[in-house]
Amino acid sequence: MKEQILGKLRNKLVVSVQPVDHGVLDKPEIVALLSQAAVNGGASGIRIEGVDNLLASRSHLSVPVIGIVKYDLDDSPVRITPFLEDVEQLAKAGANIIAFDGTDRKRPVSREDLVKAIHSYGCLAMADCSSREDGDYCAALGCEIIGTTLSGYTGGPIPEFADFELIEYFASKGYFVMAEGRLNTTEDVKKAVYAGADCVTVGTVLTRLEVMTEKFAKAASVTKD
Ligand SMILES: CC(=O)N[C@H](C=O)[C@@H](O)[C@H](O)[C@H](O)COP(=O)(O)O
Repeated sequence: MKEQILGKLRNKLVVSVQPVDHGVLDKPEIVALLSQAAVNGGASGIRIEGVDNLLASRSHLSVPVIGIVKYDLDDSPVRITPFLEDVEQLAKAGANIIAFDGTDRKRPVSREDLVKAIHSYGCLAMADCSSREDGDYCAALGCEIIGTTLSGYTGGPIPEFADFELIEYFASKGYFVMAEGRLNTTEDVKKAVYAGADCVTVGTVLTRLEVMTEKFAKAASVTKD
């Protein structure tokens, strides 16, 4: 099962379908349609946030689905799948892979317990990492996928470019590497693959229409002199 799912993702694209929070596209039926459109365009996997979004989408998708649930907690900076209840609900809603925050930060549930729970439902565990240490730790816990998702998002200004060095490092360790985060062009995607990524996830440029439109709108209103 594990090899079958990883095989479907190897050298392929995952599209993260996470519309802007509370935007007009932030609705389960829209997430389902965007996910199908992404698959029709060649996505080999879909990353979906939220159990309702996953429930609305799953039956329309024949590709592996990565499920997450995001929170803004008062007492922890961890946002991605911090709780065991969500692991259960994501698994029951049909996620093949469950991603969680793999960083070493104050958190309600340990990384060990999350990985155990994910595996107990027969799902693959993907660790969204910010550093080499996160990846090494989560790989040792048995996570099947090590992602660069949180590099640049644990403090300080968000870098302009993706963390290709972290992709290279994870690849050098033999992990199944998901390159994710700030891969905004087809050239970025190729660079990630050349750096050793086994699979690449692209989100914002494909599925956050407001964010991308704002950039183009700004470009259009540039002054000519
Ligand atoms: C840091 C964080 O919370 N990342 C999230 C993880 O689910 C999403 O907001 C990103 O859109 C996703 O990782 C894809 O990345 P990008 O949108 O840059 O292609």
